[in-house]
Amino acid sequence: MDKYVPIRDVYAREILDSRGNPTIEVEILAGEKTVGCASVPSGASTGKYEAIELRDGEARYMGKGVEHAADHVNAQIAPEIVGMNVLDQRGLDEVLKRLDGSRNKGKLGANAILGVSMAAARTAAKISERPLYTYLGGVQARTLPVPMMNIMNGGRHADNTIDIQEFMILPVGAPDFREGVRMCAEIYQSLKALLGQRGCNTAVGDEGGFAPDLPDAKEALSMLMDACKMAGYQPGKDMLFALDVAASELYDEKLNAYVFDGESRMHGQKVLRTTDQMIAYYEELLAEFPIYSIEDPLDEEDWEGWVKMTAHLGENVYLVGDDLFVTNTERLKKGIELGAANAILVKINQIGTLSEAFDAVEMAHRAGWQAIISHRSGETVDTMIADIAVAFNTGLIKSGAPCRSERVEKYNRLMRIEEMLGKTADFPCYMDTPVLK
Ligand SMILES: C=C(OP(=O)(O)O)C(=O)O
Ligand SMILES: [Mg+2]
Repeated sequence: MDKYVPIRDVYAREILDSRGNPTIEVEILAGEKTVGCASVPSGASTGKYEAIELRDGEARYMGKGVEHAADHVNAQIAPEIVGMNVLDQRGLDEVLKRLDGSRNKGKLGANAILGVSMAAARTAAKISERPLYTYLGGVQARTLPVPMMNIMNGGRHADNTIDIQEFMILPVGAPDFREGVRMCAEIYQSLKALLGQRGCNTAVGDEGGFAPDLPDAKEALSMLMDACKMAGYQPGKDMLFALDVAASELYDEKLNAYVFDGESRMHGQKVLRTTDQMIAYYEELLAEFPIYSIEDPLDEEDWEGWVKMTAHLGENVYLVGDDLFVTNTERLKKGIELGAANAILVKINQIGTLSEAFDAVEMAHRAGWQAIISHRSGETVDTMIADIAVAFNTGLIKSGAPCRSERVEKYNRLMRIEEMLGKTADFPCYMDTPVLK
């Protein structure tokens, strides 16, 4: 470390997230007068093994837990880190972990800890007079991610009949990020027109995707195919699809099966699928639609099912562990050893510090896996995940639909980064992806 710039003040306050729930924002003053500010997102379909944010359960009403998180920053974290070098991100993150001392960061709160970790990075980047993505990633930070835009919402993110949580589009045929965003936005508008023509609701879910009452996932995917074509793009060539099933939300332990409530309502009979039936169902979907990845296809406890599914389908599709791995390198290591997936979703608030999230990306890349940087369904306008995706060359980002400012801000930030990088910017080509073969 070439420079020592002491942290002089740390302050957290309560603000609102995109669902109207309280969250926290942290400001850090370092050196003479440099202030960095960051805010923390929050999930709805949270994994059982995520780091604990202080607003879960009873603490969720009226920000009670969030006030505690802010108090923890102001009363317990601030005195310990004032005087530390803001340019030593890893050292700071280590101290934050030690101060909490619990396995799941439930003592001080993962939201309190992450807010400080993020704000420190932002202050440090300003002091270094470098954009955040270069401060975090160095000179090799130059890959823009392919956006995985979630344009149809279901599950816990909407009140409609679609049981699968997310239907995403990936502009793999785009020459650069900006063009990719344009293609996705056009398809989003086409989908809206199509839904209108077919008499479906065009209200949106938490992540800005449309939330119509459709009979099942096949119907939703057919709609995406039609919307692509209507916008002038060829599914399977210009565009690929991705699903986030968020299957832990569907799994019923007593029945040892996945319950598709929406599909049951639409078809007038109870639709249940066992693990084997789920795998067979995905195989059918893969045969019919150009699907690049399936996130959380099975329950977060079903390691055996994941191993079976990866052995069976892992050559043809990325199987992404979100609730399964919760950005935790211990769980990821187990998954890599077992062969229980071939990609990880990385959400910084699932683990609580930037350093630990970076470790998860690195571990995945070393195993030859994909890592996808992701927002949460409850977001703020903070754009740090855009810089993180570039810093770690993940080549993929999930940030919702091209509508709702808290989602769009991340895409807009990436367009600005692409401009800053100029000719050195790289945009991955996934045309050789297994589903296209
Ligand atoms: C973004 C997601 O939703 P949430 O933030 O509700 O976990 C997800 O499950 O990938
Ligand atoms: Mg998910």
